[in-house]
Order: sequence, then C-alpha cells, then structure tokens
Amino acid sequence: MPKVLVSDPIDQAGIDILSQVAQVDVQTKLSPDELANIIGDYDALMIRSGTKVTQAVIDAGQNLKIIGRAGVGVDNVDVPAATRRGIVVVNSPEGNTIAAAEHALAMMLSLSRYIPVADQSVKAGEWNRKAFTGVEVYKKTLGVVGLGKIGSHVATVARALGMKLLAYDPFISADRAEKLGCRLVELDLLFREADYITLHLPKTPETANLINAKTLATMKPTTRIINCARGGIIDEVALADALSKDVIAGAALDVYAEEPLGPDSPLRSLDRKAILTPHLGASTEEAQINVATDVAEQIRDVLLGLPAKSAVNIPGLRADVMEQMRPYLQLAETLGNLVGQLAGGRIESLNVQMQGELAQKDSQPVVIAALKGLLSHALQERVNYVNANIEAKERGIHVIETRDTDVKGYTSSLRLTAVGSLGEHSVSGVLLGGSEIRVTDIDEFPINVPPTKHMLFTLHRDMPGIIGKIGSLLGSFNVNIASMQVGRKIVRGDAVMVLSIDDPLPEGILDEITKVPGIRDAYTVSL
Ligand SMILES: NC(=O)c1ccc[n+]([C@@H]2O[C@H](COP(=O)([O-])OP(=O)(O)OC[C@H]3O[C@@H](n4cnc5c(N)ncnc54)[C@H](O)[C@@H]3O)[C@@H](O)[C@H]2O)c1
Ligand SMILES: O=C(O)CC[C@@H](O)C(=O)O
Repeated sequence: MPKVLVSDPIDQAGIDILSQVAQVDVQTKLSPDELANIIGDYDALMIRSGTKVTQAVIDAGQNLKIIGRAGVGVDNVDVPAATRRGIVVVNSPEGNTIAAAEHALAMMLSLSRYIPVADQSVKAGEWNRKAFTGVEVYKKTLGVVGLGKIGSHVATVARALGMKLLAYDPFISADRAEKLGCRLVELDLLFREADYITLHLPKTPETANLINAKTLATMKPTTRIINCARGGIIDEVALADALSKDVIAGAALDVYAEEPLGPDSPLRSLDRKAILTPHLGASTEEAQINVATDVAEQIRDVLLGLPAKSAVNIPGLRADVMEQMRPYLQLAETLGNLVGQLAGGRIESLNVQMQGELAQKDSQPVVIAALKGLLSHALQERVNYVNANIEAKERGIHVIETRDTDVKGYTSSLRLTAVGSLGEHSVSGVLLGGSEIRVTDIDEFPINVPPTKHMLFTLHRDMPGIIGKIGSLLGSFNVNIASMQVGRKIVRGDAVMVLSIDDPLPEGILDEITKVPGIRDAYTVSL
C-alpha cells in the first residue's frame, strides 16, 4: 500500500479519501530537517502553507510521486526541483476562492468601522462610542489589483455594496473587467484614486514590494489597503512608517513577508489603523473541506496511475484533455520509445509530424508523450509527463512539430523522426478502431504491425532465402517467433523485416544476424 504523509492540519474529509488507497500518517509541525529525515518513506506529501518543501526535502523524497498543496499558492514548494525529479505538484485553485474573498471584504469593513479595537474596548469594560466613528464604503472607490478568481468575487460583492471599481491586471481584458463592473486602469492611477486598495495577485519578482514608500506617497491620506494575497507584495517597514505618519489611513493584512510574523515586526505596534490576522484567508470550514477533498482526490488518482486535474507543473496538460487524448498519447509514447531505440546513441532532434484529424488537436500532450517514450529506454520510470520536456531540454534534444490536416489514407497518423549521433530513423503509426496501435511504416518502408513487448527489426536486401535464414538462426537460439512481416518499396530492393518474439533476444545473437548475407542492420527493441 502506498504511504502518504500529511504534514499540515488537513480536514478529515481529505484524510478519509486518502485512506481508501494509502496508509496515511499525519505528522504536523515538523522542522525541515525532521521532514527530510522521514520523507524517503512516502509516495505522497499533502501540505497547506505551513510546510516548506525545499530542494533538500525533494532530494530526500526518493519515492515521492506527488506533492498536494491544499490551497492555491505553491510558493512554499520548490516546484522546479519537484519538476526535475518528475514529481507532480497539485493544488486546489478554486477551493478557497470564496473564503479568501470574504476575508478581504471582512477586513475592508472591519477597518472602516474599527471593529477589532471597538470589541477590545467593550471587553475591557469601556463604552466609548465617539472614539470609533468609522467611514462608509458606499460610493467609495475600490482598486482591485489582480482581477483573477478572488479579485473578481471581491469586485462583484463590492459592486453590490455600492462601491465604484477600478482594477489593474495586465493579463485581463478590458472587456472582462467591464463585465465585472470595473474600469481597467494603470496601477499609478489606481494608487492615486482608490479609497481602498485590495491585493489579489501572486507574489513574483515583479510584484515584490509593489507597495513601497514611493507608491504609498502617491496615495490619498484616506486610503486603506487590504492584503489577503501574499506577504512581500507590500514593503512592511514602509507601510508601518506610512501608517504612523498618516500618509495613508489604514491597512488590514492577512499575509506577511515572513510567516509567522516576527515578534519585533513594526506592524505589531500599530494602533487601530492596522488589523492583522494570521493567514486566515482560507480558514473556513467550507474552504477546508473543499481544498482537502480536491487535493486528496488528486493524490488518490495519481497513486492509482490516473492523471491529476490541477497539476501546476504539467503545463497545458489538463486531466480532461489527457483522458480524451489517452489513445493518441499511448500511440505517441510507443512510437517515441520505438524510434528512440532504433536511433540509439545520443538523440539530437525529434520531429513530431501530425497528420489528418490529429493535426487539429492540441499538440503539446502528443509531443510530451513522444518525448516520454523517446527517453524512457534511457531513463526508465524516472521520466514522466512532468519532466519529459525538461529532461529533453537538458539533453539538448531539439523538438520540431509539423502538422498537416489533410487526411492521407488514415483519418489520423503520427510520424516521429529521430536524428541522433548514430543516424536518422523514423516510425509512423495509427490507431485502428480508435485505440489499437499499428506501426504503419519504419524508415519509410510500409508495414502493418501491432507493437509487442519484444521485437526484432532488420534492414536487408529483399532476396530469396533471407527470411528462412533468420528464422533458423533464431530457432537455433531457442527464440520463438510470434509474428513476422516484411516491408519493401520495390521487389529485390531494400526491405525491413519486423519480428515479434516471445522473449528478449539472448546475448550475441544480434551480431550473428548482422553476419547473414544481405542483412544490412539489425535492431532489437523492448517496449
Ligand atoms: N490569504 C489566503 O489564505 C489566501 C487564500 C487563497 C489565495 N490566496 C492568494 O491570493 C492570490 C490570488 O489568488 P487567485 O486564486 O485569485 O489567483 P488567480 O490566479 O485566479 O488570480 C491572480 C490574478 O493576478 C493577476 N496578476 C498576475 N501578475 C500581476 C501583476 N503583476 N499585477 C496585477 N495583477 C497580476 C493575474 O493575471 C490573475 O488574474 C494569490 O496570491 C493566492 O496565493 C491567499
Ligand atoms: O493553507 C492555508 O490556509 C493558506 C492558503 C492560501 O494561502 C492559499 O494560497 O491557498
């Protein structure tokens, strides 16, 4: 039974799903060293934002197949390191959208009406109504920075509260923004005009310290900022300084550059102008069930050999597309494996030619499957859909894609040509009845063979007696032939022979085959 380590608090709904297929160990609050010491025993790791999955943890996770982040941000996972190791990283892109959006809205209203400090004051025995006169959000301008899933929901609710909306998101069309009731503007204008600024964008090198002393100085003294996205998008020292000098009116933060927030952070000593919550955006009962279920189902699927629906490091390969294209991916992988073994040596380029209906489909999964097949003989199970592209790039394999939508003979066909240090080989194949693989051509010699586990290919001169000689030679080594086919372009010209054999060829026999008069070359392939 596979083993799953859950290293952050996860809703029981997720643990129940994992327990159907795996032994589940829950061990939270592990230090990075403790995690690295035990991770080698596990096939999967499930985390929230508390666990840091570093390169060292990934290196130690020799059996790891999947890392599941029960939430959106995967910034606590070294995704490039996982990708290089072929480990799938999945998240739950939508499970906590509403929770995070509602937290941002709650922060905005709490900040406007001094709710946290008013609450503390009443509990401390006071009754001071004058001290907590707030402001309304109605008819105020909200600037949404990042109009993705969470930003869009915030905008929708804020509109219903009667707010005017500005938005900045370089990857969203003005049309989309308009549908949400937002005017898409440049960031400097948003900073200048907004009464409230809410951040809903990822932290990237471009967005780090997006809000800093200089940008804070351009805001109105009545501006209030809400950050329920990621720490580090705001320069915290500059923010604390701006708040204490009344450069802006308030800030409500859920996320911090360092988490947990350090005891000496200047943010902790701010008065009623600041509300601080300990990364609670996703902390609702509903969101925790959603993300735990979502991610546990993906871990279960990957452990069962099925695709994950929200893998962040399999670019462009959506689970539904993979499922739909599965027969073509099997065709591409088989042909890739075949051409890789025929070419042998170091591969310099792979030409992926898609013909007919296949040429109208998304080529990316087909190319990745072909590369996986091409590299699988050398890398065995170390290569998969996650790292096939990277492994190919690291080996300097140049990939060329060609598409021709004309239907020629078969409705769809795929041809792979590998050029390597030992020469060039090509194979073509089709799917019969939508799922049965047929190899239809090798090095431009027409054949029609189903791929089998062990195969022998010869390139020879088409002449009487040659097939019999190969048959007798294999017989003398006790090799049983399951099927045999010859492909030739002209009578008595060059030809290929394809034999399916029951077992791998014994040592030395390939040399004997190449000595048979008329045989130019011989290759053995195991799929
Ligand atoms: N506080 C929490 O507990 C919590 C919970 C969930 C998500 N989050 C965080 O909230 C953020 C938004 O999540 P989401 O699910 O809406 O993501 P999303 O991917 O749906 O939206 C992010 C948006 O940011 C935009 N963006 C990217 N770079 C930008 C830039 N330089 N300037 C402006 N916009 C930019 C993208 O185009 C996208 O529309 C993420 O950082 C996520 O990690 C926090
Ligand atoms: O795990 C959490 O509670 C935080 C989640 C949130 O930051 C996210 O990115 O989804």
